[in-house]
Amino acid sequence: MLTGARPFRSVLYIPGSKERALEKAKDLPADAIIFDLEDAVAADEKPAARALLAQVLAEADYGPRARIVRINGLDSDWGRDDVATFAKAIAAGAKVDAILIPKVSTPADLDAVAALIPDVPLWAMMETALGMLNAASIAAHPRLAGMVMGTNDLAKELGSRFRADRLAMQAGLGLCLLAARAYGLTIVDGVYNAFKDEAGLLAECEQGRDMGFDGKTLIHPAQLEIANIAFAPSEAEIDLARRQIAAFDEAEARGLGVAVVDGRIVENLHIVTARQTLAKAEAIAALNAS
Ligand SMILES: CC(C)(COP(=O)(O)OP(=O)(O)OC[C@H]1O[C@@H](n2cnc3c(N)ncnc32)[C@H](O)[C@@H]1OP(=O)(O)O)[C@@H](O)C(=O)NCCC(=O)NCCSC(=O)C[C@H](O)C(=O)O
Ligand SMILES: [Mg+2]
Repeated sequence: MLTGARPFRSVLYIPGSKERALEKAKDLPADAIIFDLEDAVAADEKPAARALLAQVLAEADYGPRARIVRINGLDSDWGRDDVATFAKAIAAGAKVDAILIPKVSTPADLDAVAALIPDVPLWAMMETALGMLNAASIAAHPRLAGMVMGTNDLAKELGSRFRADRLAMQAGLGLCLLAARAYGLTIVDGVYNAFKDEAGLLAECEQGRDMGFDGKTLIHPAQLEIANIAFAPSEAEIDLARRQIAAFDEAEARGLGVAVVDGRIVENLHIVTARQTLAKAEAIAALNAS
């Protein structure tokens, strides 16, 4: 099961057809892996990739990394076989933490997969214009545990152009983030396509972190470290959280409801955030130690 405390700073896509990359990922510092059967796999390779992935997830040890399988849509030639294969594999003991459904536009898209594959949490690719408009009702689905932004498909639907500030993406990113937070879901930002551009990736990670995303989806191992750092609490944030908690405890002991730290007020609600920061730092430390 995927729990709320689990870090999702770095979520690496691996094409289900690439045996070498599937092997390499066992040692990569990714918080989660999306084993992809959809857009990263060519049509004529899909049946072989599905069989390979089912076998790999039945046998391989990916340690603490969350294992998420992205299936093809049920409206494609491959989606139903993907679902049937993984329903069987999971029942037989394959370790799959979630099934990721592409191009979710309505809650009915989730119902259709939920009816075919019991027990495993579902995640939704949020990447259609209709999906953005229905984000709240999608997030409310009882089987949904996470959302992944599909900014490439969204840009395609919108007809928008890439800009470093992601102006065209802001409405969709914001709607999905609101929906995910309203229903207590994990939500991970979209990919940065220029995988050799470290400065561009860092800027996009920081924007996503500032907005409130839990992490970023990635396409290449070289992107992992940047996302892991950007989405982890910094030393300064951890230090501030500790000082806020200490100052507020002291204020409360004196019968006050407000403390001041670094010239800013600290109230009960800031302590909730401070405790979340420390909990996230501890979860990351535990992950690194495992
Ligand atoms: C982008 C790539 C095609 C680049 O591949 P390549 O040229 O082979 O890279 P390198 O030679 O630099 O690779 C170095 C080593 O790293 C391994 N590798 C590469 N990529 C991965 C990976 N994703 N996971 C694990 N390991 C990886 C190589 O095997 C090399 O290993 P070694 O032999 O030991 O040196 C390629 O990175 C790639 O295919 N990336 C994934 C692309 C993908 O998954 N795309 C689909 C998801 S994005 C999407 O669909 C988003 C969404 O839906 C939307 O709409 O936005
Ligand atoms: Mg997509």
